[in-house]
Amino acid sequence: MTTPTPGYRTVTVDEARKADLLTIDRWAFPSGLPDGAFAALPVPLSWDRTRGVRSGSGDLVAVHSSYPFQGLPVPGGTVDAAGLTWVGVHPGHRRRGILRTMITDHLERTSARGEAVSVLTASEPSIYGRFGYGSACPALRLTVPRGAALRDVPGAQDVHLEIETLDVARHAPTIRALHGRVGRPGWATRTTTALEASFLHDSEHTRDGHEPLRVVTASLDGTPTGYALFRRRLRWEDTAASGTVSVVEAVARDAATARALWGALLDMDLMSGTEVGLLPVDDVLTHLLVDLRAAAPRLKDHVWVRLVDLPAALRARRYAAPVHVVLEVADAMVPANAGRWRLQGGPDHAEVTRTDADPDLVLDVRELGTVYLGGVSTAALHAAGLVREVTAGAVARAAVAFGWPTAPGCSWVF
Ligand SMILES: CC(=O)SCCNC(=O)CCNC(=O)[C@H](O)C(C)(C)COP(=O)(O)OP(=O)(O)OC[C@H]1O[C@@H](n2cnc3c(N)ncnc32)[C@H](O)[C@@H]1OP(=O)(O)O
Repeated sequence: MTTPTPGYRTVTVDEARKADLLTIDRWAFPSGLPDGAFAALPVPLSWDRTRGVRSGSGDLVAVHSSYPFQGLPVPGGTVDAAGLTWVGVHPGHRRRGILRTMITDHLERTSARGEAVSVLTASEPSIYGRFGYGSACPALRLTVPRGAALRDVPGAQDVHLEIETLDVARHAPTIRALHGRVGRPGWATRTTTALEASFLHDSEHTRDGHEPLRVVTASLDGTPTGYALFRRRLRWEDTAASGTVSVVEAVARDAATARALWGALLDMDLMSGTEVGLLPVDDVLTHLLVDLRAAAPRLKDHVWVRLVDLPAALRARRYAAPVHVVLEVADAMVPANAGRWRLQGGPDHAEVTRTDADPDLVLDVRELGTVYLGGVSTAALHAAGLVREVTAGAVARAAVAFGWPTAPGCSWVF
């Protein structure tokens, strides 16, 4: 059971308490939005997964929620996950252990729902490692100069593009279908109507000088094959126009579509460049660009993973090569995860059982979260002193098995 921070109590927050929740959210994430505009934004939360903390005087002082990410793609399979979100503590109550109380509450409820994994995108990277979350899915940001050369892809000229203002009623089904079939490890989809509505909502108050949300849709012989959501911002310099295209999300079913979409996004009139964030490190754009260096690639942490039910989580994924390894895992927050586990797996099966056998590798649950999506090598964590090798060769074998041909990715911040 959650040990509450002295003087505070954990409570459920239902929709009737929406105004209190929004007040805490505004304290936690200050913005210059007018109150009315803020209140009018769609709230993407699932109320039965929304919790808070009240002070002794009864005021709501902290909130957190989670999204139901059923069927989150992981290497070779899927796992039911909770997407921790909307974490906020009123500044007058911070650093008293309220976040720790909320994370304990979140992990208990995630486990009770049978969700084996918790995932999040962090406001600050230094917060969540202490709670057993590992940085599992980095993202690449590019600033591509206008007209940057792209390599040719056969068939790209046959892809038909339409450039329009986003019309949610008309475009959402196509976006949902194409986004949902990506299947990359870590690729969370908008699993509820509220979440999708919030993601596609275009408020004039949150545009920050950009135009309304636009969409390029791609099709081949009438079948949708990709889309990109984007907005432009025009700036006039002394000698020329210097606008920016900001790509919100781009999805392509095949290489020809990707080539056609990027060809359009990187060469728009009056723009000096295109900003693209949250790309997987192996995104096709990094290979299509003739001069990647000119796009100033920057890497940052993106999706963090926390194993809540260790055996269920390790069973839910597949392994790139046959692996038989005993892991000794430390977990300060979820004692059921701690101890020795025998993992026997491969490309088409995975068994995880408790064992008393000597360990081959010793690591914290945080490091297991880091390698879970196949994007970070066990060998890299060993080199950094974060995984201890007891049996010679175990690190290399685990690194190959936990790796995956497709890098993890997630196209949005949740
Ligand atoms: C998934 C998401 O929703 S990400 C969004 C997170 N929310 C925000 O960034 C909004 C602004 N910040 C806040 O609301 C709060 O400061 C929070 C939620 C980040 C932290 O809440 P608090 O109640 O102050 O945290 P709490 O007192 O439980 O601290 C727990 C530990 O985390 C550490 N910690 C808390 N916040 C931070 C931070 N921003 N950076 C580094 N360490 C932090 C504390 O020092 C403490 O460390 P310890 O265990 O070694 O003693």
